Amino acid sequence: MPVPGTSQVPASGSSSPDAPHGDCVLLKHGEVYLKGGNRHMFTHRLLDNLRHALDDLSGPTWVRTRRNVTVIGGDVPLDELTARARQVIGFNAVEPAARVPSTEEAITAAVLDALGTARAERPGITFAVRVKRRDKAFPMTGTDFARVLGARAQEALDGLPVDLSHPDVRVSVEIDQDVSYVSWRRLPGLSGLPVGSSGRALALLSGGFDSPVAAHRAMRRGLRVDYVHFTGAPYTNPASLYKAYALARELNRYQPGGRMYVVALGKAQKRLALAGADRLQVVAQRRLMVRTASALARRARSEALVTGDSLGQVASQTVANMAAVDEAATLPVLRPLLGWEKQEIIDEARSLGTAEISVLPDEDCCQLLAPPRVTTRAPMRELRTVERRLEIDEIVEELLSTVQILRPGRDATPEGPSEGAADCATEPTTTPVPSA
Ligand SMILES: Nc1ncnc2c1ncn2[C@@H]1O[C@H](COP(=O)(O)OP(=O)(O)OP(=O)(O)O)[C@@H](O)[C@H]1O
Repeated sequence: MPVPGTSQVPASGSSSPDAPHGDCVLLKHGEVYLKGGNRHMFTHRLLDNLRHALDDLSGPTWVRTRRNVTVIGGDVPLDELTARARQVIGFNAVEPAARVPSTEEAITAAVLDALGTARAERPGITFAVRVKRRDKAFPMTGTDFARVLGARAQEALDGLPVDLSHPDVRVSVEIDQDVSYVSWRRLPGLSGLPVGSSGRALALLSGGFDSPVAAHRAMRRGLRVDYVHFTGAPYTNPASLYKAYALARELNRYQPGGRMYVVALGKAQKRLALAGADRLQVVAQRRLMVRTASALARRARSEALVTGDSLGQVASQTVANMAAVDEAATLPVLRPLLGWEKQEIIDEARSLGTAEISVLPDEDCCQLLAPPRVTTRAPMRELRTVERRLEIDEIVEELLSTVQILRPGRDATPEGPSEGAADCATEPTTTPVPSA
């Protein structure tokens, strides 16, 4: 019998959910299961996202759900199936498992097989067996059967030591009517709410560490995220755009493909500087960004903006400056990282796979024309005066008329940023921005 989690070959006999045995992956529903009367809506969204995530794997797959557990399988290597399921937001745990008939003999054989493999991988392990009996017709209680299985494993595996409190390996047996599941590896899933269950948002995506993490956190609270990136074009090179594109592509591994809007802000930045923005330049630019982003978001039926601000991280991220930025937005500005420390953000960026991209050098538009000292308390009256001099609404209209839309694809395997950059340089799928 193939061993869960170690197979590099297609899962044998698992091409149908009705086959009596084979490999599969158990997905434990997270927060969705705590929902009340509208739980079915969340579950529906979760399963839709799961199917979308599985649809470009190398072979056919199947999905079956019972209560708070979804089981997936197919003619796909188990590792591939497991890795893909772990990118779907909304499952607490992901467990590669062996699917066997619900008989004492078949379950015992699977447990011995699992423990044999675990011991071969890590000699000297302790173990425990936990049995959940969903089919009450099974002739033993869960506790009794766990004892029997433990004793048989000790007998067959030279007295392998049991540790019920802190075992190195916990074999989990779930007994259903016809089929039972035996697993011994419980991998953390991306808990949270299914993408799309909270609506849509537009994330302001720079090439830095923070905004990709913020966008991902927004996804984990159920928002489906599109992205907008502002470049300093025509005064900066396209490095920041390449990075933002590669970041968006990485982030789209966690949701059905979000679009990326690209806005060339350079000329408008220069006009702000010429209008005397001076120490207000950075906040004035940020206000222009959220004005433009709000208009774009409304056209795309998004209900909020998302930024990577963290309180006090830099001068432009004080409460006063955030308030000045919010005043220019016509949609709520969500800041999922407000209370995060930089190191926490970087650690999360590493685990998401965005850190290697963010660390690359670029010419971010915010550095263009940045004054030597940025005010920590931009006065609203002065900001408004500068904006009036410029007819700011006309500038927003001009920016909107030149927006490009890119569609960063979801990839089965993460690719390096340079490949993202190469793709972006020849990106053929630009579309005119939809009108209001
Ligand atoms: N060029 C840009 N395009 C889109 N959004 C941007 C851009 N520059 C900044 N932002 C938005 O403003 C937020 C604050 O940017 P700022 O440069 O002050 O901070 P940061 O700590 O460098 O953020 P990040 O690491 O996300 O670049 C970013 O997290 C992002 O949401």
